[in-house]
This record gives sequence, C-alpha cells and structure tokens, in this order.
Amino acid sequence: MRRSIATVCVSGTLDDKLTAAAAAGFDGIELFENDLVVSPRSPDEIRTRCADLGLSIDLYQPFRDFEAVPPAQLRANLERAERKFDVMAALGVDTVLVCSSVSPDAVDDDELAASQLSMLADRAAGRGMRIAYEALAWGRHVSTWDHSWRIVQRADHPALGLCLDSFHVLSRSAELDGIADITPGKIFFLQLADAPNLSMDVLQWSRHHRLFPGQGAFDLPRFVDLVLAAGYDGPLSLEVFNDVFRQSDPARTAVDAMRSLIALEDRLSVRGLPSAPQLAGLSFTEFAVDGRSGPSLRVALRGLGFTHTGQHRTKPVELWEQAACRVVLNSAVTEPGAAAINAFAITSEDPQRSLRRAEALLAPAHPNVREPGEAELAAITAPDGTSVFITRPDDDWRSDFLPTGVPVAAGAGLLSTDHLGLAQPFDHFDEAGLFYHSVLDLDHLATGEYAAPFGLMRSRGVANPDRTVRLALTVALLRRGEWAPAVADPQHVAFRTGDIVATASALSLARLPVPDNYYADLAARFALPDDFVATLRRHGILYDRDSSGGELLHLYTPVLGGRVFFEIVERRGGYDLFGEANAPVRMAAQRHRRLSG
Ligand SMILES: O=C(O)c1ccc(O)c(O)c1
Ligand SMILES: [Mg+2]
Repeated sequence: MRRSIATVCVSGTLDDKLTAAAAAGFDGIELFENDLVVSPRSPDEIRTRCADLGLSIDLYQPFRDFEAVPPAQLRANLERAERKFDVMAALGVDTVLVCSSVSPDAVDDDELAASQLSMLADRAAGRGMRIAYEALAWGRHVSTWDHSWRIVQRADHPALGLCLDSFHVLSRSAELDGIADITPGKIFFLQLADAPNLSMDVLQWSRHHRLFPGQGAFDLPRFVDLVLAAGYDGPLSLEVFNDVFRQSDPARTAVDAMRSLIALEDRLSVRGLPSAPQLAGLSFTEFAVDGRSGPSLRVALRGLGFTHTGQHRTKPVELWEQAACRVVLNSAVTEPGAAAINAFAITSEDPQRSLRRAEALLAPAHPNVREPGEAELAAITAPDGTSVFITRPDDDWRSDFLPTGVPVAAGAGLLSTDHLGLAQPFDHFDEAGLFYHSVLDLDHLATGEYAAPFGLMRSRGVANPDRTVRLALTVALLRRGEWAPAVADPQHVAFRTGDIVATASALSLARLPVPDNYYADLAARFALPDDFVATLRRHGILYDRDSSGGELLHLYTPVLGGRVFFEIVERRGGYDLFGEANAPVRMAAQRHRRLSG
C-alpha cells in the first residue's frame, strides 16, 4: 500500500518536512495549510518540489467549521471553499479534508449537514475534486465515525466520502465492526495515529500525545483490518500531533514514522518482513571503561563472584564470566567520562535473519570493525546509540577471547543476565519502544510511572515471550532541567539468582545501604513476617509483590564509575516486572552514597 505522512508529524519548514519524508521513503504527504501558509514557495512550486522528490500530495487539510450553518454563513463558507479549491488546483491535489464542525453556531441537524456537504461536494466535483468528511472526537454535534457515515450516506454524493482517523475512532472506544460494512469506495482517506491510554480531555490528548502506530495502546492492526475489509485501497497516512516529534530532527522522526508503518503492515500481513527469529537470552553486556571507571568495575565484578576469563585477541577488551552471565569491559572505546553500557548482545536462533529484519525496519547497521579470523557479529544501533549485537546460539564470539588461565572463582550463584536497565534520551523514548518491539519482536510489558527523587519517571518493559530477554527502558517525564544530578539516569545490568539470600551472603562488595524506613513501610504494606523482613534488611534486599502473588527480591550496588550499577534479582511465582516501586529508594540511596563518598 502507499505510505503517506502528514506534514504536521515532523518539525521544520515545509522544505525540511518534504526532504525528510522523501528521504524516509514515503510516497506521499498530507499537506497542512499552516505549512503552506508559511512557505515562500507558491502552490505551483510546492507541486513541482513534491514531484521532484517523488512525493504525491494526497490530501489538503483541514477545512473547518463548514457544515450545518445558517444560510448567510453557508454562502461565506462556500466562497471560502472556492479559494481553497484554487490552491488545491495549483497544488495538484484532489482531496480536501473537512473536519466536523466545532463551532458553537453549528446546528444539530443531520439533514442540514448532509445537504450542505452535498452542495460543497457538487462544487468540488465541478473541479474534479472530492471531500473527505472526518468526525473529530470533539466535534460539536458529529464526533463519531458512525455519525459521520450516516451523514455521508444521507448526502449520497459521489464526491463526498469519509476520512477515518484511528485516533478519533479509537479514543472514543466506539463500536468498530460496522466499519467493515461501509460501502466500498466511500472511505476516501485513512489517517493513522496511536496514543497512550490517558484519561484526559480528548482534544488535548489528540493535539499533544499522539504517537506512531505501535508506540501506544491502540489496536491499530484490528482497526486497519476493518478499513481494508471495507475495500479501502488509498494510502496509509500518518497523522500524529506530538509535542516531542514537533521539535525533533525531522529526518529521524520520519524514519521512526516509516518504521511504524512497515511494522504495522507486517502485523497486517500486507507486506511480510523476514519473521523475527526466536531469541535465547542476553549473551553479554559491554561497558566502555576508562582508566578511572575500569578499576572500579573490576573490583565490583570480583565482588560479585565473576572471573576475568578471557582477553580479546586484538583489542584491549576483557571478558568476565559467571555461569551464563557475561560482562565485557572495553577500554578501546575512549569517550571520556563515565563508564557506560555501549553494547549488549542477544542470542538469536538465526542472526542473519534477525539482521535482515532489522534492515527492513530501517535499523541503522552498526559498522563492525573486525580483524581476520574474528567472529562475525551482526550488529545494529539502537536509538540511544547503544550497539546491539546479535550472536549465534553456539556463542562463537567467545573464540575471539584467549583464556586468561585465571582460576575460576566460586561465584555467588548468579545464573544469567535477567535484564538491562537502559535510561533513554528524552526525545527518543517512544522511538526506542517501537524499535525493540518491531526489530526484535519484543512484547511491551506494562508502562508505569513513578515519583523519583530527581523527577517523575516513566518506565516501559519489553521482553521476548519466554522472558529470556528483558529490557527496562526508562525516561524522565519532562526533559531534565539544569539541576540534574549525575545519578539521575544511570544504566544497569541485572543478574538472576535462584536464591538471593545465599547470593547476598556470598558477595564481597559494598552493598547499597537501604534505609530502615523502607523496611518499616514494606512490612506494613505487604504484612510480611518479621523474620522475613529482618532477613531482607540484613542483606539490603528490596522486595515487591504483584497482584497475582509473584514476588521480586532484589539488591543493588552503588553507582560505579559514574553512571552504571549492578542489580541481583530473584523472581518468584512468575513476577514479570522490574520492581519499579523500589527505584526511588534505590536512586535516593545511590545519591546518599555518593555524597558520603
Ligand atoms: O486537531 C485538529 O484540529 C485536527 C485537524 C485535522 C485532523 O485530521 C485531526 O485529526 C485533528
Ligand atoms: Mg485526522
């Protein structure tokens, strides 16, 4: 299907937007009037520019407050419409979007609305144009798709049809099945937007919080399926009003937008991508370290029971292991400053297919510099710049490391990497969620918010079906201000143990001190037995319980080398999340710990 994007989705002037849309591979655009009005190009020149870029102009919009008005107003509205038809003729666009009236002067009279829209359609038809009527969720009298359809049916004019916008339809949790019964050919245009579930004024929700498909909570595949069942064969067109996208790099937003459509088409089976291979776990996490952070990470790894088992053949890179937990310390990446997670690796049953899928979803390939004889690691770059390596089930990458011969430590019972905690750059949180969801086919777990010492935080978990790969993405709800302590957004690796009390007893490293107030509150909140709470307190273990009785027991290290820390988790009874309720306790404790040295 053709793919289009409304100019309102991305930042910049009209030229910036057109360039971005074309570069991302869109076939067409919806031209917003504002973008035309502020452009120094004439409509003719815009038409030429779009043609040069290979973009069609699929829709001109919006035309507001047209229908169901008193006669004098109707004359003025028709006159206004003629001026817009002039512009459309010069642009070479044949469809104009008329959104349902929000005017207090509009009359609640379907017959009047239908007859006036029919007059408008007559004039449009005279110029080879057509009218797509869209019910805004906050329309004065017409606010649902079925109401707009009744009016279009009543008008019964060949140049009058519907514009269906997923936001307006799905934000109203309307009855949907009837969409499939709309007369073939009467859906003139389809606009797609996702959104998070929010309880708020629907206009504010629409104008600030729309997202690209796959980034929010709406069931877009079902909606689009119904529209296709009604015979729609026009473009899939994104219309996303979003405060962050409006001020982000348009080239990047357009790629994010295109990825959302490719992923949606894949879910609709309109266009098949290489299927996502099964993933078998997080095979290693790589930290970039320098002369200051390297030593503190080594001390911590030893204290956690890791052994420095391997040294890279050609690079200053160390492999540390304990059971299936692997950490790589890379001193070759010399970005000055804190230690940071600069890469992680996921085991795929078919790395090459994983990579082909990633490419089809416009994931940037990671330039992988390798010496002869070294394992070929497929790699892509995540939205926050982290490299994601895709490794084979046989872990052939380990042969790049020569054994150190260091005797293997007894360990502390750590079994495998449970999850990574990756704080995301403010502008790329939604992009990251869609990236992992589509490229690696990770499911969205719950999205949550919590009040942390340095601001409100949002978290979104993503995981594969059998939960061997879990990522906890976090972001501050507001872009950070000037007072942002360095510990505000650290990254971490969590390792799984089967018995956290035994593991805690075997550790030999500084634990994060957890305040007594926390344990007093915990005992009260969950009615826990005294001796259990005493054990948790003795080891600095935090606790969470979900609504089905699943439990998480976890503990943290202080922040190491400026930005990273480790966590140990024991999951009981199918606990599926990350203990977000305890994140504020951890953040405050980490800051106390830094202040006290
Ligand atoms: O917010 C609006 O006014 C507006 C305008 C045009 C649309 O297609 C729409 O969905 C919303
Ligand atoms: Mg719309």
